[in-house]
Amino acid sequence: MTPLFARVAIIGIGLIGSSLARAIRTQGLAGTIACADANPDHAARAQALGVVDEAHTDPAAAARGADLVVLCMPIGAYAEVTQAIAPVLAPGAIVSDVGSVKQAAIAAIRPHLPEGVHLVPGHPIAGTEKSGPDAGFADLFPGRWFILTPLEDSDDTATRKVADLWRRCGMTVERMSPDHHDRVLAVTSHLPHLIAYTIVGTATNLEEQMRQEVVKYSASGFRDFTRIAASDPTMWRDVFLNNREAVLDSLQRFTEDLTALQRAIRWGEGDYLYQLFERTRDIRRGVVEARQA
Ligand SMILES: NC(=O)C1=CN([C@@H]2O[C@H](COP(=O)(O)OP(=O)(O)OC[C@H]3O[C@@H](n4cnc5c(N)ncnc54)[C@H](O)[C@@H]3O)[C@@H](O)[C@H]2O)C=CC1
Ligand SMILES: O=C(O)C(=O)Cc1ccc(O)cc1
Repeated sequence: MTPLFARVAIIGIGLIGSSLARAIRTQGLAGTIACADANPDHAARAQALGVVDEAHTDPAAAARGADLVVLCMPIGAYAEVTQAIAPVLAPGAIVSDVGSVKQAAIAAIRPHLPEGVHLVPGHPIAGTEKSGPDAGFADLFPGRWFILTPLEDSDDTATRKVADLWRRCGMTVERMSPDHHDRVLAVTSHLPHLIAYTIVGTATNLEEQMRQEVVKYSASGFRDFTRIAASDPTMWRDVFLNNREAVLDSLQRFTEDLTALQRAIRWGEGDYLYQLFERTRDIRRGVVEARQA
């Protein structure tokens, strides 16, 4: 099959960037795969692993001559990187991204793009708590959702090509408005990460203060939270700072529900607890069935 793109530039060759590079290579989707990473060790490692044809520390060196540039860094670096690559982007080139927040991503990229360069933002709903080029793998994407959040004036052909890329990486592509994306992901991804960061912090503080062996004897519930709470601090700092309104809104609702639970425990309202837990168990069954379908 002919490659979809002549030259793809991946900026940020960590977990998602290197997984994308591997999938593009495995599926033969690009003539050349170039990457750039601000961390010279990551750029060198990507080259040594053979997941890219070229590795640079200067994003403009990777983006020069690319027909697709995919930003795969933490969102806080988007504006600076877009400014750096703007002078080398040719008319007709596509700039896309994989960021976990869409409205702020668009606001950081769009003002710096030259006329004639197409912006097609997106988000693969697939990942792990690990980071860096060694953590990536081509099989991260098959069977998972990819959310495309094209702008009202996004070019149709460019949007179709980005959708095709992710489909050929094995993902199911859905479209959403950036605003809707950010509200949905605040509840399904950002709030759970916030809760995990909190609970692991609370438990370890308790351990220090009360000399209890919380971590040593942790049951599986706590262990599951520690996996999520091991997620990359820079990436998640940027997610919370860039999806502030939606995260604060879902956090407000969560706090209200937690207060209701607190009251039910205090007043011995077993029926309330039972009914809630029964409902959430059904939700879990639905989630597992949806993944297996
Ligand atoms: N981790 C996950 O499970 C998922 C992450 N995402 C999104 O993907 C993006 C990347 O996340 P990961 O791959 O997990 O992180 P990562 O930490 O594994 O990789 C990020 C890479 O970007 C590089 N980088 C940082 N600043 C840079 C700059 N100014 N210029 C060039 N390179 C720079 C880092 O050195 C690192 O190699 C984030 O925007 C995140 O929101 C999306 C879906 C899932
Ligand atoms: O590791 C996990 O459980 C995740 O939730 C991975 C993940 C993290 C961030 C995203 O934007 C999408 C997926």
